[in-house]
Parts: sequence; structure tokens; C-alpha cells
Amino acid sequence: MNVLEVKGLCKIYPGFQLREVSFSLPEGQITGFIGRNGAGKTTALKSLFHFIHPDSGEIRFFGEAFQENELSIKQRVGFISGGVDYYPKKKLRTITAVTKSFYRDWDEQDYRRYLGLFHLDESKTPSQLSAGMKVKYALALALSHNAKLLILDEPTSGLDPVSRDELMDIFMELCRKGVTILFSTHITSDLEKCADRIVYIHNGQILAESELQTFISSYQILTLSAEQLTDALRPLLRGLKPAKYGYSALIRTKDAMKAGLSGTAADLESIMIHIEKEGRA
Ligand SMILES: Nc1ncnc2c1ncn2[C@@H]1O[C@H](COP(=O)(O)OP(=O)(O)OP(=O)(O)O)[C@@H](O)[C@H]1O
Repeated sequence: MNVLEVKGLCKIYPGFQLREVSFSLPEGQITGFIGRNGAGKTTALKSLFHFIHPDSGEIRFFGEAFQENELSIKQRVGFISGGVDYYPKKKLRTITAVTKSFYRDWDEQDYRRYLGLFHLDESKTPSQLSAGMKVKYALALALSHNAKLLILDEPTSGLDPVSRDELMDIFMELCRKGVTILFSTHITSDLEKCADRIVYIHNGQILAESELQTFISSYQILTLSAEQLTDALRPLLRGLKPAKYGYSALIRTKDAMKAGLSGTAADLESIMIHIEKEGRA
């Protein structure tokens, strides 16, 4: 079952358009939302909840249309976009008391566990927290109401490597319990640790939606000298760019096999770098 289905989501800003964005999230899987700065990730994620009003598109959570079921859907979904910076002068315990009063399924034990894990002191105010701590506090709130779906915009922003690793462990633990997670990030190695799938947005349009390992293994990296870069080869290459000794490019694994070429294994970062050179997957 798909926990979220997005069809034809559009948002027009002067100078930027989210164009016919469609994707879905299968239950109990972790999906990474990737794309360059300004590609439209935050705009798309905020549009799902009408925090940004979309111009068109259909959004169904748990099979239910968002607009007609907004309150009940919000009970079942955890959302963060950056850290908590509202009520900057209120103590965290006061903000938590207000937040938890909205949720029928608030789990105080979970909340206390995340406070401890993230080393958060409830007697502080958001203005006294570091950037990473503000994100951790937002996460503690989003993870403590038994949400079945988590939509997290850059949840590792400002987090140190150890905290990021701990968060990926939390995501995998939640996923084993059947929670569905979509999170945006620029740290592709985090996705390689824990994601099942990726949704890749480029210039406001979905470029790829795929199982992560299928996506990665469908490409290889070729490193070529100037002599090896023949006219016959060029049409098979994506994102040809100068490398230390010659050139590097992506090649579809199936094309490499057909041409009798053998590249090196690609990773998500190198695939993105080459695809972005060219703007097509
Ligand atoms: N309120 C707004 N008015 C006009 N343009 C906007 C507005 N908000 C965002 N944009 C534009 O929409 C585009 C997409 O921005 P968005 O924040 O969705 O990108 P992103 O993929 O989340 O980027 P990043 O990885 O840097 O966070 C950008 O060109 C941005 O300038």
C-alpha cells in the first residue's frame, strides 16, 4: 500500500516552477528526497501540507485526500522543516506542553527517550540552542506522537557525524516497526546507509523515482583519456567532465556491457554530479 501519493503537483513562483511532481511512498520504506540547492525539495514537501499553497495537484495520505481530512492526517504524520525557531524565548518544556496537547497519540516515554538521546535540556529556550540542537528538538517532537509517516526536510542539517549516524539508526528502527519515512538531504552517504528508495528532483521536475540499489547499479563511472573519448562513445556518456587524468562520465551499465566497456561502480554522489552536468538521467 502507498502511504502517500502525489500526482501532478504544481507551484509557480516568479522564476521557478514545480512542474507536475508525482511520486508515491510505499508503506514501511525509507525514501531519500534528493536534488541540488533550489531544485524544489522544500517547496514540494511544504506543498504536501498546504504550508505552501500548491497551484494544482492531488495529494493523498493513507488513501485519503489531504484537504478533506487534514486534521486526522496531521495526527498520523510527523513533519519537520529545519529546526524549531518559533517561540524563541519560551522554554522547551512549555513548547512541548502546547505541542503535545494537539496529539491524541502523544507518547511521553518516547519523548523522554529522544530528549535523553539528543542531550536536550527542557529548561532552555530555542534561542539558547545551537542550530543542530534546534533540529534535534524538532525531531524529538515529530517522533513522539506515534506518527505512521515521517516527512522530514533536511533532518540532518547541522548534525555532527555521530548524531547523523544515530539518527539513521533511529530511522531504520522505526522502519522495522512499519513507519514510512521520506527525508531530504544532501548527504548521499546517509542514504546509502539506510534508504530503500530515492526520489530525485531536478529544476522542479522529478528526474527519477527508483529503488536505491537499482538506481546505483544501473550506472557505472568511466574514466577516459582524450584518445579513448571517441565520437562513437560520446552518445553513450552522461555528464562528461574533466577528471584528474583525462575525463570521467557516467554510462548506463547495460550500455557499458553492450560496448564491452568496464567502468567502476558508481555511488549516489558521483551519479548526481554527472547527471546534474547534463540535466537528464
Ligand atoms: N516564497 C518564494 N517566492 C519565490 N520563489 C521562491 C519562494 N520560495 C522558494 N522559492 C524558489 O523556489 C525554488 C526552490 O526552492 P526550494 O527551497 O524548494 O529548494 P530546495 O530544493 O529545498 O533547496 P535547498 O537544497 O537549497 O534547501 C528556488 O529557486 C527558490 O528561490
